[in-house]
Order: sequence, then C-alpha cells, then structure tokens
Amino acid sequence: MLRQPLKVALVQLKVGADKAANLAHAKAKVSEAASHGAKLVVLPECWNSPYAVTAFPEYAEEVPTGETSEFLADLAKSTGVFLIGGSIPEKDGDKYYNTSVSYSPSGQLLGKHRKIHLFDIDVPGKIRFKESDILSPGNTETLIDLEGYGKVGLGICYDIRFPELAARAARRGAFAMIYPGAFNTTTGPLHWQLLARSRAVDNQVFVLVDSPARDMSSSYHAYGHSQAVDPWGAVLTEAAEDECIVYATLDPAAIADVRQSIPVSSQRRFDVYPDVSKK
Ligand SMILES: O=C(O)CCC(=O)C(=O)O
Repeated sequence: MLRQPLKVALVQLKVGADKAANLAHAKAKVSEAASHGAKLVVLPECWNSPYAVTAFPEYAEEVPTGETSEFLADLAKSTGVFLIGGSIPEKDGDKYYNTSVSYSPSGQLLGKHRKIHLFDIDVPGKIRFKESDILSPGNTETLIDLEGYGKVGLGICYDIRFPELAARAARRGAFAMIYPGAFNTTTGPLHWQLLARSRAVDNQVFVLVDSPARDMSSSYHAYGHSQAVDPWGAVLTEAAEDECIVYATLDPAAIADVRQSIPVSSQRRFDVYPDVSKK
C-alpha cells in the first residue's frame, strides 16, 4: 500500500522521428518535472520512435542494455526520481516487443514490462492497427517496488482493456496501476478516461495514464489527455492534447477512505465466482 504522499508527474511528450532529439527532449522534460518536486515521473508509450509498426525494427534496441535504457538509468539517477520509462521498441534476437523499463532514483533497474496484449484492432473506416505484424507479446505481469512508497503494477496501453491485470496487481498490494499509452482520436474520446476510471474504481487504486502529445503531422494521432485518477475514480489532473506536464499528489488516505467506505474487497463472493487473482 502507499506509505506516504507521492508527487507524480505525467510527461505528455512531443515525439518525432529523430531518436536523439526525442532523448534530449525527454531529458529536458524529466528534469523539469523533477525540479517541480515530482518523485515519480512517467513517460508515454513509444516515445523514442514514431508509433508505427513499420518504424519499430529501425528504432528497436536491446533492453536493458541498449542506448535508451542506459539513458533512462542515468536520467533517473541525475534527477533523483523514480522513472517509469514509458515504452520503447525492444529487439531480442529476431523478436520485437513493446517494452517499458523503470529505474529507481539511484539508477537501479526496477522492472521490465513487455506489452502483454498487442494492439490489433480494425474499426472500419476509422482505424486499423496491427502490432502483431511485427511485435511479439510479453508473457509476464510486472509489479514494481518503489522503495519507501509501495508497489505499483505496470501495463502498456491496450493492456488497460484487460481488467484481470489490474485486479491481480491490486490484490498483490499495488497502490497504483501505471499505463504508458497512446490511444487515438477514435477510441480515446470514448474509452481512455472510462478505462482509467474503471480500473481505479474496480480495484480502489490510483491509475496513471500517460500519452504522447498529439501530432497531426504524424501517421498516428495520439489522443493525449494524460491523467491521474484517484481510488474513488475522481480525475486528479488531466492534460489536453498538446505537450505538457501534469502533476498530482497521491494521498494514501484516499485508498484507506474508499476501502473503508465501500469495502468491496471483503464483500467479494468467491464462493459464487472464481477469484481471477488466484489463477
Ligand atoms: O485500445 C485502444 O483503443 C488503443 C490502444 C493503443 O493505442 C495501444 O495499445 O497502443
């Protein structure tokens, strides 16, 4: 559980085609967030590369031995924050993954999450995307221990549509689910906030979702609207579409309050239906 108040920053980063420029820009923004007192900083999905399956092989690196992972480790250390490194295309042998790495304020690797549920959708006339053309799915859940604060669960974007992941993390003591994501202008307006608030209310945890800024000149129009939701389902802070950093302070009392007021965790009827968290 969350042991003390935690100031978080969601960096809604503008991402372009130049990898070195993306890294330099991320450094400036994470440093800015740290200088505003954030102790946990989140980057978006696919922030060192354009979000396009055709771009992944060119931008992919080994994780955590590649350039971007090492850059994130150094950045966490130099700024003294817990850094949830969004996600980047990973190359491992002849396979590619959509992968998130997180580092402690001393630059220690805290966790590596490979997107479990690949984003393969086809909404006729609106959006078609098929990550599985190039990517392989991850096969493991990720819980990260933020020393002094507690544990958080990690998912990447489409992973938020699968409530089992958040339920299992919460039952194993996570105080928050963090989803670097890049929803789009078709599904974003209907589902992004709904899903974030749903995972929060289902599990009485904080939910942080972090998107790249919208860029209408790129092939993929990210929704933006990075936001933090509290365990009651209230939106604590929400970005618009453009590049920005939004901040929120996560208060441990919010979890205690909602769990005491609406004690769903002790009212579950596992005698009627199975406990998915045990599977
Ligand atoms: O689920 C959606 O509608 C969007 C998911 C997505 O953009 C992703 O997984 O990258």
